[in-house]
Amino acid sequence: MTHPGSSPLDERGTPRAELAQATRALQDEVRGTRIDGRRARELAGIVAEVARELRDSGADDEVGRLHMGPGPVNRGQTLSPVYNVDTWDGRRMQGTVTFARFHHGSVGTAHGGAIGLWADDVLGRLSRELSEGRARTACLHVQYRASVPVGAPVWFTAWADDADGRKRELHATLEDDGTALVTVDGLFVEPRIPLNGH
Ligand SMILES: CCCCCCCCCCCC(=O)SCCNC(=O)CCNC(=O)[C@H](O)C(C)(C)COP(=O)(O)OP(=O)(O)OC[C@H]1O[C@@H](n2cnc3c(N)ncnc32)[C@H](O)[C@@H]1OP(=O)(O)O
Repeated sequence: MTHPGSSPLDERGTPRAELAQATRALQDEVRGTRIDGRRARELAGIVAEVARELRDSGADDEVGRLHMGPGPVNRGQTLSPVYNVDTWDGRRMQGTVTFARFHHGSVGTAHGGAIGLWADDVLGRLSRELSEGRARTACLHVQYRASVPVGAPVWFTAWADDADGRKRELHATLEDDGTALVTVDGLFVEPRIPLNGH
């Protein structure tokens, strides 16, 4: 059994992962802070200074893809909920995802769009583990069956049907104590005309 954690696509444990984690913590606290206006303005200046240093360190392609060769892909983005893959048997991926305060929708539950974002991300990763070809999301059907908590890990399973030419149907569930919270059915398609760098 291989573990995607050992994939060269994973930036876990790198200084860039630490930077992404610190940024996620910042996003969560900005969401919830009761800080007074004067200090908020001072902190905005400090954060702007950090952003300037990162921008001046250069080397992206102006859409945020820093590493499109071997190495981490997309992982420096801090929008997606963090998920950990615990098992991967070449067909089925299982692990946990935690929706953060940043992903809060209403009344203590995760935002439906954040759940869709996570679903696209985990199915995209599954697709990438299954095939060298760069498939893209053609269709994502998310069914919200029960509220997803914020701040607590939730169990997920993602799996694939057999490929049908360039098409592959992928599925995922989120569950808590054996109760299905969300079910997802996605269609990923390898483009007829491969996109440069994708
Ligand atoms: C550790 C780090 C990991 C890193 C992990 C990081 C993961 C990030 C993952 C993010 C993934 C994304 O968000 S990707 C970004 C969001 N998606 C996109 O931007 C895709 C935009 N759409 C497209 O580019 C295109 O429409 C494609 C590629 C989906 C399809 O175009 P095409 O290649 O021209 O396909 P085409 O010949 O028309 O159709 C091929 C077959 O697919 C079917 N088909 C095509 N589209 C659809 C559709 N929407 N719904 C149903 N069926 C469809 C057709 O009927 C046909 O079936 P038949 O007649 O053969 O039976």
